[in-house]
Amino acid sequence: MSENGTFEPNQRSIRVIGAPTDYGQDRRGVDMGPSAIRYGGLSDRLAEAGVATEDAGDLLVPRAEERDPDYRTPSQGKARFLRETEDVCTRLRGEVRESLADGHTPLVLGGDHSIAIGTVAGAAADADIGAIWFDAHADLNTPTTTPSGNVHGMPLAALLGVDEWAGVDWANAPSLSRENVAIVGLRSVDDDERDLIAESEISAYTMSDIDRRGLADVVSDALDVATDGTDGYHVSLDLDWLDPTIAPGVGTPVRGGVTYREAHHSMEQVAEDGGMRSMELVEVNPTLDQHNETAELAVELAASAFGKRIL
Ligand SMILES: NC(=[NH2+])NCCC[C@H](N)C(=O)O
Ligand SMILES: [Mn+2]
Ligand SMILES: [Mn+2]
Repeated sequence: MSENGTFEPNQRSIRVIGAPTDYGQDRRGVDMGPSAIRYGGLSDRLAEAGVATEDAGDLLVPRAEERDPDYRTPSQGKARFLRETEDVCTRLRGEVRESLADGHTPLVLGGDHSIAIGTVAGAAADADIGAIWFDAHADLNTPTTTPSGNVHGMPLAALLGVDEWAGVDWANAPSLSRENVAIVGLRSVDDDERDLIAESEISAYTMSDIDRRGLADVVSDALDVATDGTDGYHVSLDLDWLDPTIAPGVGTPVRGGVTYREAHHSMEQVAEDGGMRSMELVEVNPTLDQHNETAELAVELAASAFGKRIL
């Protein structure tokens, strides 16, 4: 432990990859997430956590003005911008896979949550992984069940190969198996998602579970789920997991989220466990934020997940 309260350099080296998309939802500005997160002090905070970091820059993502807003992939239901999402996720999958092969821990900056399809497909390409999905939402819709047409409500279903997501090659579906997935912090669930959770082995921890048991206990269960028989796990951190009073800069805020300290403690549990193989920070929308506080919070939480400690 060094004098300023952080660990001595740990073994990890991180490769940051920006995925500046807004295809997966309907509020503009979330494509500025990677800039806001870097501007929020990412490299400094990770250095304080004692990890070596390199930044691979952002994937090239065409602007909304260059694309056809009415495009629908006919065979894939109501999902909007699926072709564009496939293009970004296919490239992201390659970047994440290569980072891991090079010995780095990928830290992907969104962008909306649809990019998780690419991140996890890459992380699962050469390993059996679990996933912990810190989110207010289940993200278990399909192009048929989606109430919004927004692909950011579908990535977990895509990765599990639910219904028409089965066999979708750019998701490498299934990249995850249901018994190794834990969703933590649920408080906004659509009817079909509820049915899927009820009939499957997905571990879903709601805010009510957290009220009753405490978040530390829930996260320790989630870690058991994600590590059971796997080579490690992916952490997908949707900033709408947090209460909107402390994370206002998100497109789909839901009241009643986790607190500042609860969130840090969860990330400290992840760091202590040591089995995280990849991480992503998604849904930060600086145009909806207050003085970049949501991006700064994302940065702080990443630092905790990578080993920053108070003492
Ligand atoms: N990653 C997110 N913020 N997802 C929100 C999804 C909201 C809703 N369940 C939908 O499918 O449209
Ligand atoms: Mn969400
Ligand atoms: Mn989400």
